[in-house]
Amino acid sequence: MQHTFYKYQGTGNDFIMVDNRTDTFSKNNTKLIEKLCDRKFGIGADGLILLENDSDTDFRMVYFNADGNESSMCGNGGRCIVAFAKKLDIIDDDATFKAIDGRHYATIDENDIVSLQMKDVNAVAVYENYVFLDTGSPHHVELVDELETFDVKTIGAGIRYSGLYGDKGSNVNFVKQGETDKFSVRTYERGVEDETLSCGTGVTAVAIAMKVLNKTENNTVLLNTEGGELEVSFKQNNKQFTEIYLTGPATFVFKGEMKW
Ligand SMILES: N[C@@H](CCC[C@H](N)C(=O)O)C(=O)O
Repeated sequence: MQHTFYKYQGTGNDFIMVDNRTDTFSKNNTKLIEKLCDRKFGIGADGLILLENDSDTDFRMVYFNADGNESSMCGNGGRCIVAFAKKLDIIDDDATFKAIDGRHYATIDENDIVSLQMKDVNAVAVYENYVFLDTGSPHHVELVDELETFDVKTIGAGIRYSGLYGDKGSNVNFVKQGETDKFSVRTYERGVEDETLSCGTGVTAVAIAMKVLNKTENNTVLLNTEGGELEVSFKQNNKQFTEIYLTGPATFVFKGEMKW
């Protein structure tokens, strides 16, 4: 079998994108997807995303983590699939699409800056040392003092597998405040089982958590990741967050043919 693929990255969170409107990609083949995402034996990526037909939106997004398993929402992947849909001439400067967590709306400008509406957040659990919330994917958020030298992989894996989050696990974000409305974030991603350069649902969770913790008064927050800067804006009514937008660049890297 053979299929064309496109490689995209959103602030360093990288994805193999496949136009599967023909329904010809072997999406139940976990081993194949894991191998395609492998950085030594495959193309290399944090995840693989299928663009499929949908009856009442522009397209459907199906997201797989680098371990080959279908997972919950990917914010950076959601931004990249909008740029991909534009490249394929499916959309012009805005889109509606379905993902595993529901319907999304997005806009894209002439510089491929994508603003993606994320699902509403109605529950934020605040504990003594951390916050937990679901922004389409589950996220543990913890403030740390020394973010630059922090062992994200070891400590992130420890929290992910600690039993706090059961078999499902969680993504784990470590945060340090810079200026008032600016935070640096490093994320351990479930399903990649490593630190990634950026996580879209992760920075969305961090922005909301920092607002709930009164670390910022603003409803627009800048998030500095290892792979670049993202912006998150929202409307707030106590612990209810609506009109949440994740904004940043989505970049085409290369195109190729895969065979299996
Ligand atoms: N990189 C993503 C998050 C992808 C899903 C996550 N690994 C999970 O399984 O929960 C993002 O940009 O949001």
